[in-house]
Amino acid sequence: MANSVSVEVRGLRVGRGGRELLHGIDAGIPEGRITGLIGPSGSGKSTFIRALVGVQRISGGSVTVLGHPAGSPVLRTRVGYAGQTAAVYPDLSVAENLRYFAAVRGDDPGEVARVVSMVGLEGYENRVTALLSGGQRSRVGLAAALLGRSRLIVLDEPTVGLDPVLRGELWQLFRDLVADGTTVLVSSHAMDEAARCDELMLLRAGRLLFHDTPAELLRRTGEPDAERAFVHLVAREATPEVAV
Ligand SMILES: Nc1ncnc2c1ncn2[C@@H]1O[C@H](COP(=O)(O)OP(=O)(O)OP(=O)(O)O)[C@@H](O)[C@H]1O
Repeated sequence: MANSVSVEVRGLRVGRGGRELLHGIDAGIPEGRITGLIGPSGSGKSTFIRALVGVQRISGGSVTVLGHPAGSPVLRTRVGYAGQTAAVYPDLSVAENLRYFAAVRGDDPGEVARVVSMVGLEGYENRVTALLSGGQRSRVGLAAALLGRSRLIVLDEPTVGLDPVLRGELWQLFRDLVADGTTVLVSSHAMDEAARCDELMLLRAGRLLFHDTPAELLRRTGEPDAERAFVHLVAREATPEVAV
């Protein structure tokens, strides 16, 4: 198991629209593992991820990714990112989209077939993206993030809108990536996905409530599942004198 840190976050603060959304987050995301960024809607997951991939202006602290400041040009081919809304061209086919992104990144065109197969979109290569279902479209965005075998893959709510079979296949894909040494950071508001992660970062109202393994979360709270453990931590936060 790797011990190195892939992403180092120190005192991260982000303000948007006159409000502070992240209130000073410290975290080290370990290399070669699946880290789940889990929290309710509006807790700041997307804001955190945007800061990590360098598309969010930060108001304090630092984010270092693979040894470089977040957003450094050198990271473009080392970090794969899929946001909540698939950033793909609706009027292009699946293959055209992916060939375009591969060309921009300087990847081998053979990459397209590889990533199409990884996300289970074989047979849809020539389908215009606008005519795909929402879940299929988001898998095109995921495929784009997998181009070029990035060392770090960052995915914002990739399993939303997927049926349980596809969801299971996606988590298997994350496992395969990690087995190859890739680091995966995946956000979700579904607490039942927590158990599938190697490490959990529980975010609430712009603060990190917990960062450790799923087993440690249950041990520390004495709860049987992540959902109850999360509620437990929120209640404890409200009454900080109660130790767990
Ligand atoms: N452009 C913006 N300007 C001001 N506030 C924003 C902006 N975008 C998001 N917010 C606010 O920032 C907070 C965090 O939003 P964020 O999208 O990071 O949460 P999230 O945990 O990813 O939520 P979800 O699971 O619903 O996507 C929310 O209160 C949201 O209303």
